[in-house]
Amino acid sequence: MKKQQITVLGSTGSIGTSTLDVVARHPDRFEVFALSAATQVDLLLAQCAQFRPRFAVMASAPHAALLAEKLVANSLPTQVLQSQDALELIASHDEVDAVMAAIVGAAGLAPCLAAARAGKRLLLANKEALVVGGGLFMQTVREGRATLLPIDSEHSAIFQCLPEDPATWVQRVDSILLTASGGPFRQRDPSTLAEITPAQACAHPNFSMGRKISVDSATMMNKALEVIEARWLFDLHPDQIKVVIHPQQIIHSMVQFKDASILAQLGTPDMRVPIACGLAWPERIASGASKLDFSTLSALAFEDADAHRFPGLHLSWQALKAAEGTTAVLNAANEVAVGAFLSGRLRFDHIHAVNLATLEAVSPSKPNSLEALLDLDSQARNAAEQAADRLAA
Ligand SMILES: NC(=O)C1=CN([C@@H]2O[C@H](COP(=O)(O)OP(=O)(O)OC[C@H]3O[C@@H](n4cnc5c(N)ncnc54)[C@H](OP(=O)(O)O)[C@@H]3O)[C@@H](O)[C@H]2O)C=CC1
Ligand SMILES: CC(=O)[C@@H](O)[C@H](O)COP(=O)(O)O
Ligand SMILES: [Mn+2]
Repeated sequence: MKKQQITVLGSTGSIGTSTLDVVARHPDRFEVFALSAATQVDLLLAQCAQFRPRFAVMASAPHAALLAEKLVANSLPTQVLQSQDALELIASHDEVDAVMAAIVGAAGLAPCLAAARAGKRLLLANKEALVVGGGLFMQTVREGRATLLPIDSEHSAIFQCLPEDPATWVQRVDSILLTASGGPFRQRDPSTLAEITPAQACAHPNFSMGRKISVDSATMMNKALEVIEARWLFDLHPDQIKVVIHPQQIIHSMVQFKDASILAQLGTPDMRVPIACGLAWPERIASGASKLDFSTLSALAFEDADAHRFPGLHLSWQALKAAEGTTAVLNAANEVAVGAFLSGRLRFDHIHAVNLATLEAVSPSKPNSLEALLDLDSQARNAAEQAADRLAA
């Protein structure tokens, strides 16, 4: 069997390291072609020593210079590249078969589009890219004849439950149910949300993830982004997408069919499962995750999301029904607000206020290119920074 050449964008993050864990279990199937990171030079160096990629990309020149120096000192042959073009190069290189898109935020959009244009197997964890790019992203996948496979656990679950032929979805599928943990504050008194610290917000009940997605889970903006992600991945009307809180995260999501039958995908909460599924699809390979033990499993619970506690969740449906580009504005606002909260500049309960103020301040005008989307993203970031400054004052 020819080994698959893999590029991992964001290899030093939570998804990146889990991906390399799965890859390392299958040296007969996968080889690492390129890795990328932003700040963690020593971790990327260790990954280069273990996986011997041809290229390593760093997001900034000083980090790239430091990595290059350390690679030479360790007699490692990996070539260091730096620049936005470099990410696009390793995502679209002729020798690459599959690209794991695990950069956090809108920064991952351009390399995703490059991989899609080049017809790669695109393993999408970077949900913000789809929230920002929506229609353009899916059009590029179609035109590039790329294979887009969801890595986000809920979307991987939906993908596994749907009939294989997308042409039959319209006749068969009624709706999808995205499950949500409810995050660390599902039962916290809403009047105390102003006091929450970054460490408390990042303490997700079931998954160890990057800080940005952890805060999104705590506000349920993660689920809002996932509603938008599902709309594009599965070509659904926003009203066909429902959210149900399921604190144990054993059921990763469900598809409701026209006859009222429901298919669900279950498993222990471990991202190596959807990652292994995407890497090998349609085959199945060992992921390293533990199996579910039904003899020790406690009850599975379900509840509705409280709109007072989680006011951001409903912005997803509103943004999807508003002018094209509104989801890009929402994403940019949320990235700025979460960054401001994590740096101690903004209160937790003001994240939603920044998102609302930005949606009011910025009216998108049908962005239909990467440049137009990045321009809109930058306008929205400016408006969000101003809103955060006003609230912080
Ligand atoms: N973690 C999870 O379980 C899940 C994550 N996802 C999604 O996957 C994506 C990654 O999440 P996660 O792994 O948790 O995030 P992390 O913060 O753990 O990792 C992010 C990665 O992206 C790199 N990075 C950060 N900013 C930039 C930038 N501006 N340019 C280039 N590279 C950058 C980081 O580099 P460095 O560390 O070197 O600074 C790191 O390698 C997100 O979109 C998230 O929503 C989806 C489902 C589950
Ligand atoms: C693992 C994964 O896919 C994350 O998106 C995680 O599911 C977060 O879950 P909640 O946002 O429901 O807390
Ligand atoms: Mn998810």
